[in-house]
This record gives sequence, structure tokens and C-alpha cells, in this order.
Amino acid sequence: MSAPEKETAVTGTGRAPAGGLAVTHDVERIEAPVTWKAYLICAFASFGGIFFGYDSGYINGVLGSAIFQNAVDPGSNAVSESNQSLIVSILSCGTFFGALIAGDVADFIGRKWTVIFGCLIYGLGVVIQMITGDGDPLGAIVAGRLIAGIGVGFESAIVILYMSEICPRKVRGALVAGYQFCITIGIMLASCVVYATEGRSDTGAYRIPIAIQFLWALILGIGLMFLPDSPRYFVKRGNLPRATDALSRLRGQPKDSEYIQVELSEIVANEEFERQLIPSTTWFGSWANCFKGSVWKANSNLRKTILGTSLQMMQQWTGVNFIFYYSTPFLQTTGAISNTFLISMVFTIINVCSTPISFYTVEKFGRRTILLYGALGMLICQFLVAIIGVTVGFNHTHVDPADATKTLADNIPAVNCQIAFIAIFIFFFASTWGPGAWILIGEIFPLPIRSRGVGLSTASNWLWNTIIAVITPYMVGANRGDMKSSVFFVWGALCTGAFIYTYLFVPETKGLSLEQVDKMMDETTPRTSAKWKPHKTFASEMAEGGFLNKGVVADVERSGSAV
Ligand SMILES: OC[C@H]1O[C@](O)(CO)[C@@H](O)[C@@H]1O
Repeated sequence: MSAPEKETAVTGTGRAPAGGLAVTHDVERIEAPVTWKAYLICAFASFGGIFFGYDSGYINGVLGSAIFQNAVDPGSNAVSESNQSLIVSILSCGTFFGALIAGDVADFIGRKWTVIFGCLIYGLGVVIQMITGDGDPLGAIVAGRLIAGIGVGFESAIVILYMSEICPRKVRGALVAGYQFCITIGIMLASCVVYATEGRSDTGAYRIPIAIQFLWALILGIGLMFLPDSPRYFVKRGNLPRATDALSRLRGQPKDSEYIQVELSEIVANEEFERQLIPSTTWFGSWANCFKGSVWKANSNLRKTILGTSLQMMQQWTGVNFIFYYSTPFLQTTGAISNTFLISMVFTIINVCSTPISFYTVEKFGRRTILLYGALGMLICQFLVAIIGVTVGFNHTHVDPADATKTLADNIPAVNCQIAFIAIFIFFFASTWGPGAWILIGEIFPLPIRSRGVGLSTASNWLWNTIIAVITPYMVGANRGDMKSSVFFVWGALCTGAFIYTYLFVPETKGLSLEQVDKMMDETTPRTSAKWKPHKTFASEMAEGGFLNKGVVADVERSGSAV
């Protein structure tokens, strides 16, 4: 390892002398040691995941509440199919657009204020949803969820961006995985709240679960006001004093400390390097930048955009939301389980408990490795569920002698075995692809297109989330595709695709700074990426006498841009 102290402009006091940004040649020294404060700040930002999970989860139970059904479709004891699909999917629609817009806003007003703004939009959406039941009830819930969705879109794209940019690289994966952990907690909390309020005979049956959403917005919005914005945002805007200030608060080091100087130099040098490759132009030009370059070159912007959006697409293709959206009716049709609600709840608990395993494995074994093993584990479980189903399990049923409208499974132990494999599938998803897709999209984009790349990838997650939510009832519905548990052949085939895709296209980003990830993608292929070791710092290539070239600093300050 090259660590020539004399070239790092380090003084005996650990402070850099005034007059320029100190640089280092030592690839291990481009970041300050991790403090508890850094952990806590990043952990707090991950709280945004609670919105995501709670909002996806609460509507499932609310749709089953008699008071809500009567409010939306007066006189009936169920929300009509078309109203159900409208109410459920309108949130994802808002989220899709929210995630797309949020990247622009984040480059304009900053990451932190974009999330706070997202909380305000979300809060407004919650207030409108609360009106449901008075006046035009369907209009209120639909409009409210659309607006809340835009807020969730802002928050789901930008929290990932913010966390990836402020987290120390050695724990970045683990801390971003905390975001997915919060999503799973949100889903579980929602199922508990609706379970507790379902039996109420007043509008509290749905207004309480709706109102609780407000709390998440308040906690995240107010808490974030006290945190610094991302130093990488300030560098992008050419405001180096504020970047220094933010970095010093995040790392718990004085502004003139060697660590702060050296880390900032690296971000500035990388920004300059990238800006030479990807000049910032007009607003349209900057969007077009996300699609520039050759599809055959692993480090082109186009390839990175395809990688981010397809990773999120595959995360949804695993079929996990088939379980979280439809497990209860699916299990009911097996006729083998008496308490389907309980089993669905157990699935959400397995999801919560398995996610933290990734905090360790993602840093120990790496992103690529866990995605490969995760896809393998999931595809085995899914094919087993499907094969047991067509041979002895759920696809073999008979009419219930006591109730001609119901069917019963011929072989109940076989169905139970299928359910056990579904639970193991959730374990594999939660400990690998659930967090892995979010971690990678925060890491693969260079700074000039990072906010848009993360926004596009997040929008892809929501787009596929919606598509799967809309089509799966048609695939399994008794009067439609009637696939029963053979639907797991589809998920198994898609997970096989995810396995091959990971092997061919997903690089290893573990332990690298965001700037080093860029270099690694330039110099390796996904299959050889895990062996890549950083050898030079960006700043050292643009250094003069131990300091970052003044021209580079002046250039970044002058050309700071929001596009
Ligand atoms: O934990 C399961 C949840 O995780 C997500 O895939 C997001 O990462 C959601 O779409 C899903 O409901």
C-alpha cells in the first residue's frame, strides 16, 4: 500500500495547514474514523423506511374493515374490485412520480430539505385521507393517497441518496440496510395497528391507522432539521465552506482536521473528474446524461442507469409483494389453514427478523455475494413450493362437504410444507435482495447523475411494485388464471433470471468510497470486481505539493450546478 506521509500534508497536530485542501495518496485514509454520531445520524435517516412499509401495509387491513367498506361503497359489505385496485395502486402511482421529481429537487434545495418537503406533502396527503367518510369518501381517500404517495416517493428516493452520501464507507451497506429494516418494521406495525382497530364500530376503524401515518412524517421531518445536509450536495453546488462544515459535523472532527481536508479533496477531485466527462448542461441535457454512453461499456452512464433500474425491477420480480399484498386471500383459498391472518403476520415477522442478518453479511461477504446466494435460495424455495403444489399439495383440492362454496386441500401436510418454504423464501429475500438493491443503487452512480439515477431506480421499484400488485390477482384468481400455487413457477423462473443477471452484471462495491466505486467500475468487469483494490486517490492525481490543485477547487466552486 502506498502511504507516503510526506505527500499528505499532514502536520504533527493532525491538522492540515491553512492555504489549501490537503490530499493523500493513501487509499485507506480518505475517511475519518467512524464515530457513534455518524452511526446515529445515518440510523435516524433510515427511519424514512417506516413510511414506505406502513403505507404499503395499512391499506390491506383497512380495505377489510366493514366501516370503511360502508364509507366508500355505501350499503355494500365489500369495496368493489375496481375501487380496491384504484385505492391500492394510486399510492404507487404518486410514489413513482414523486421519486422521479425528487432527484431534481434534491439537487436544487439539497437532500435534507427535499426529505423534509416530502414529509410536508405526505402530511397533507394524510389530512386529506382523514376526510374519508364525509362528503365524497372515495375522492378523499384516492386524492389523499395520491398526494401522500408523492411524499413517499420523495422520501424513498432521497433518504437512500442522503444516507449513501453521508455514511462512512465501511458501514454504508449496513446502515442503508437499516432503511429496508425500517420498511419491514413499517409493514409489521401496519398489520398490528389494523388488527387492533379492525373491530371498532366507529370510523376509528380506518381513521386511526390513517392518522398514525402523521406521526412518521413529524418524527422524520423535525428530526432531520437538526442534521447536516450531504457534503456531496454542497460540493456539487460549488459551496466548499458549507461542504467542509457538513463533513466536520458528520464525522465529529474539527473543520481543519486532516481527515476532513483529505475526504473533501477526494470528493472535490472526483466531482471535477466526472464533470470533465459529463459536462453539466441544461436541465434536459442533464437528464439525457443518465442515458449517455455505450450499452457495452460497464462504466457508461447508460449501463449504470440500466443496472440501477433493473436491480429494483428484479427485487420486485422476486414476487415478495405477492406474499405481502395477497397472502391472506391466497392462503384462504387453500382451505388448509384456519388462521390465515396469523400466518400472514408470521410472514411479516420473519421479514423483520431476517433483515438485520444483512447488516453483517453485506459488509463481510459483499453485495454481489449475498445477491447471488439470495437468488439461489429463493429460486430453490419457489420451485419447491410450485412442484409440491402440482404433485401433492395445494393444486389438489375437493369441495368442502360442509360448505359447497369452499374447497379443501386433499393433502394438508403438503400444503403446510409449501407454507414453510414460502417462509424460508421470505428469509432469503429479507436477508439479501430486500436491502441489497437499495444499497447498490446508492453506490453505483457518479455524483453528476447520482440524484437522478437513484430517483429513476426508486421509481422502477414502485413501477414494478404496481404492475405486480395489479396483475397477480388475475394470475391466481379462481375465475381468471387460476394458477394456484403454480404461480411460484413464475417467481422461481424470475429468480433464476435474477441469479444469472447478478452473476453477469452486478459489481462488488463493498468497502469502497463512492468515488472508488466509480474507478472500480471503469477498471474491472462485474465478475472480477471483488478482487479490485483501490490504488490511487482521485485527489492525488490532481495534487500539487501535497494540496489539491487550486485550479480544480476554483473550477468546482465556479461551476457548481443544480442540474
Ligand atoms: O420487505 C418487503 C418489502 O420490501 C420492498 O421490496 C422494498 O424494498 C417492498 O416492495 C416490499 O413490500
